[in-house]
Amino acid sequence: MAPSTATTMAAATAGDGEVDGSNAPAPHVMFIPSAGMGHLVPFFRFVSALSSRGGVRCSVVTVLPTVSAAEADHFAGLFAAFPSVHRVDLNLLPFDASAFPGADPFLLRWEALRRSAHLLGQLVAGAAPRVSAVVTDVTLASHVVPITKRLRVPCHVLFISSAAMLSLLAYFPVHLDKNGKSGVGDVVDVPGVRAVPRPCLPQPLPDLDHLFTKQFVDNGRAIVNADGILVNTFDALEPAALAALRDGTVVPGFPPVYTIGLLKSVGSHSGGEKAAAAFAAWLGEQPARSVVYVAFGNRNAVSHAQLREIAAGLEASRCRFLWVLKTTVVDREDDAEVRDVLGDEFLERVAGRGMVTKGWVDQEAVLGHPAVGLFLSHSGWNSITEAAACGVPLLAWPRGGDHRVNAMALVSGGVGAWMEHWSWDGEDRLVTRREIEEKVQEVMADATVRASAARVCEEAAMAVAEGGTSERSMQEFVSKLKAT
Ligand SMILES: O=c1ccn([C@@H]2O[C@H](COP(=O)(O)OP(=O)(O)O[C@H]3O[C@H](CO)[C@@H](O)[C@H](O)[C@H]3O)[C@@H](O)[C@H]2O)c(=O)[nH]1
Repeated sequence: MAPSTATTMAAATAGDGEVDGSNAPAPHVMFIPSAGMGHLVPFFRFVSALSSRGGVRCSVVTVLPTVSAAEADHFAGLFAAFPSVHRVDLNLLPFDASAFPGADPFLLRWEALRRSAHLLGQLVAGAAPRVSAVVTDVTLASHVVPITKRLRVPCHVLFISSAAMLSLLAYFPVHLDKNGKSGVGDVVDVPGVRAVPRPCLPQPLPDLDHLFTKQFVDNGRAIVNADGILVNTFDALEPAALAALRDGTVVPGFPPVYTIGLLKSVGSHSGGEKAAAAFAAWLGEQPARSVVYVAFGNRNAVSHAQLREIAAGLEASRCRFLWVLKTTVVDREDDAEVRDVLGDEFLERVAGRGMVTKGWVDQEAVLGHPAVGLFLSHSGWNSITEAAACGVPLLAWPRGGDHRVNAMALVSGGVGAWMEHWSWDGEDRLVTRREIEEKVQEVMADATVRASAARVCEEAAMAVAEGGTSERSMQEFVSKLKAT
C-alpha cells in the first residue's frame, strides 16, 4: 500500500495489511471521524493505538475541506506517522448554513457531514478489501449506524467524552419521551448514574428546536443500535456510570461498552515543534510543581473582560503560569495578538514567571512536565484525561457543552476541584480576579488534591498495562473485529 496517499471513493483500498497467525486476512476497520480538535485528537490516538498493535487494517475518512489549519496538520501528522493507515478522502457536499444563523461552526460542520452521510455509505460499500467494521464519531451516529445496518457491517461508536456524558446522551431521549409536553424540566435523573440539574446540561439542550439538541437526541437514540461503544475512560475512574451503562440501568439493551482509556498520543501528530521547544526550555527552568497551566481547549472563546480578570488573578496569585489564550471559536485562526488582548504592561510585569501564547501547544507534553502543578481548565474531556494520566490536579472552570457533566465526573474520580458557581458561557457574571487568585493559590497548596490526582495517575497506568481493565477491553474489541 502506498503510504499516505489519498484515494478516490472507487479506489478505496486498505492494501494487503497484516495477517494474524491463522493466515486469516486482517480485519479492515474504516474510521469516520468528525470535526473539532477535541474530537479528532482522541480519534487519532485510538487509530494509532489500534494500528500499533498490528493485525488490523485501518483506513481513515478525511473530510475535505478541514475546518482549521490545526485539523489539517493533525490529519497530515497521522498519515505521516502511520504510513500503513490508509487515507480515504471525502469531499463534503455544498451545505447552505443560512438556515442556522449564528450557529457554532463545528455544529454546522457536523450537520454538513450528516447530510453527506450517504457518501460515507458508498465509501464503506465500495472499499476493498471489504470493510469488516466501521468506527464512527458519535456526532454522526444517527446517520452512520443505519447505513452500516443496511450494509450489514458492524458499527462501533467512538465516544470522546466521559462515561457520565455518554449516560446522559443515551438516557436523554428516554427522559424526553417520559416527560412529554413538560420538555426537559429541572433535572435529568440518569438512572444509576446521577441527577444532572438543568444548569449543568449543555446550554442548548432545553431548547428542543435547537440544532444541537436535535443532533443530540437523534444520536442518543441511534447509539443504542450500535454494535459497541468505545469510551476514552477507565473503570476505576467512572465505576458507577460504566456499571449502569453495562447492566442496562441507563437504557435497557445498551450495546457493549469498551473502556479504552486513557488514550495517549503514539508517534508525533502535531506541528509547533519550535514553540514546544521554547515552552520545554522555560518549564525546565521552573521548580517542580510550581507552574499553573491555563487552557480552555480549542472551542472556547473567553470574553476580553474575563480574560483581563484571569490575567490579574494569575498575576496576584504570584504563581508561575503558562497560559494558552484563545479569543475565537475556530482553532487558532485568530489574528489578535497577545499584547492587544492583555496589554504590554501586563506582559512586562509577569515576564520570566508567566508565559502567554496563542499558538498550538503540545498540551500532553506540558502536562507531563514535572514543573506543572495545576491545570486551570474548561474541563473538556481530553484535557481531564490528559491531566489524570499525568497526575496533575485540575481546577475545573466549565465553559459550556459537556464541561459541567465532565466536572462532576472529575470530582468523583478524584482528579481535582470544580468551581460549581463560576459562570459559564451565556451567564453574565464575571469571575473576579480575587476569586481566581484565591482559588489558584488554595488548590496549588492542597496536598489532598495532589495526592488524589497522583493515585488516579497510578490507576490510569494500571488500566492500560497488561492485564488492566482497559487493556483487556481493547483485546476484547480486537478479538471481536477478528471474528467478523
Ligand atoms: O494548544 C493546544 C490546544 C489543544 N490541544 C489539545 O486539544 C485537545 C482539546 O480537547 P478538550 O480538552 O476535550 O477540549 P475541546 O477542544 O474543547 O473539546 C471538545 O471535545 C471534547 C471531547 O468531546 C469535549 O469534552 C469538549 O467539551 C469539546 O469542546 C486536547 O487533547 C489538548 O491536548 C493541544 O494539544 N494544544
